[in-house]
Amino acid sequence: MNFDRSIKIAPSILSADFANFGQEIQAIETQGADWVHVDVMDGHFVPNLTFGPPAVKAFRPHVKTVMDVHLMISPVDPYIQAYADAGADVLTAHVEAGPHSHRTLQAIRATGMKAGIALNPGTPAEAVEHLLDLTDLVCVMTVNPGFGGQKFIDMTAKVRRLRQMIGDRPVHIEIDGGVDPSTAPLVAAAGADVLVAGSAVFKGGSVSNPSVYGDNIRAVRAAAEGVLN
Ligand SMILES: O=C(CO)[C@@H](O)[C@H](O)COP(=O)(O)O
Ligand SMILES: [Fe+2]
Repeated sequence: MNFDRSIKIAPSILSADFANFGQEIQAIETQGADWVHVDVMDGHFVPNLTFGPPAVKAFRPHVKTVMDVHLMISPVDPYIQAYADAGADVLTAHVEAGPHSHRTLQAIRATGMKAGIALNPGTPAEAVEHLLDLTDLVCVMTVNPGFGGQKFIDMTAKVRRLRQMIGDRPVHIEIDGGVDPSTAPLVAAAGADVLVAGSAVFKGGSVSNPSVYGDNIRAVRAAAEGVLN
């Protein structure tokens, strides 16, 4: 996985058909997804429950691009090796998930995975300033985590501030929550390069009508790229 600042669309399979993940992953990748975003929720850090390591391991052979695993769990450290063994490429923990994010990022990188740090809407950019040398990706939440299909919360100023702090480090800025063709230009212009989109990609499509996923992915990508030079 080489560093690349171009716009990448990462559909969240939280909005996929839960009875059919293999085909759903294949459909979004065939239709132009750059990464596949997997939302892990524990019913404790967030008020919802989704997947654990065995499910992530089952997704692995279907993902030909990048498996981007977003952990909305606390604690994180006891589970890092399990997600490495399950085949995650990028593992992102929340800075709010515990007092030792520095140690968590070191532990993620020690497994060979890329390390991400996520910030809730109420958390300032400065919370990750001293973690940037240990981080491959900063995930700016534009909804309060826990559910797909929520309304975008404007975090544009935070994204600009982070891009400034990151400087010339090879660190992605990912946006997660409420990304669609109307909100993607705001965050792309502010310096984000990975756009997670769940409902905006899956709406109206299915594995038997996958071209809708392609149309939806192209619409988000075109809107984001439209504001870059
Ligand atoms: O992490 C989360 C929610 O907690 C996200 O990844 C959502 O799954 C994105 O869904 P949409 O807001 O795009 O529908
Ligand atoms: Fe997510």
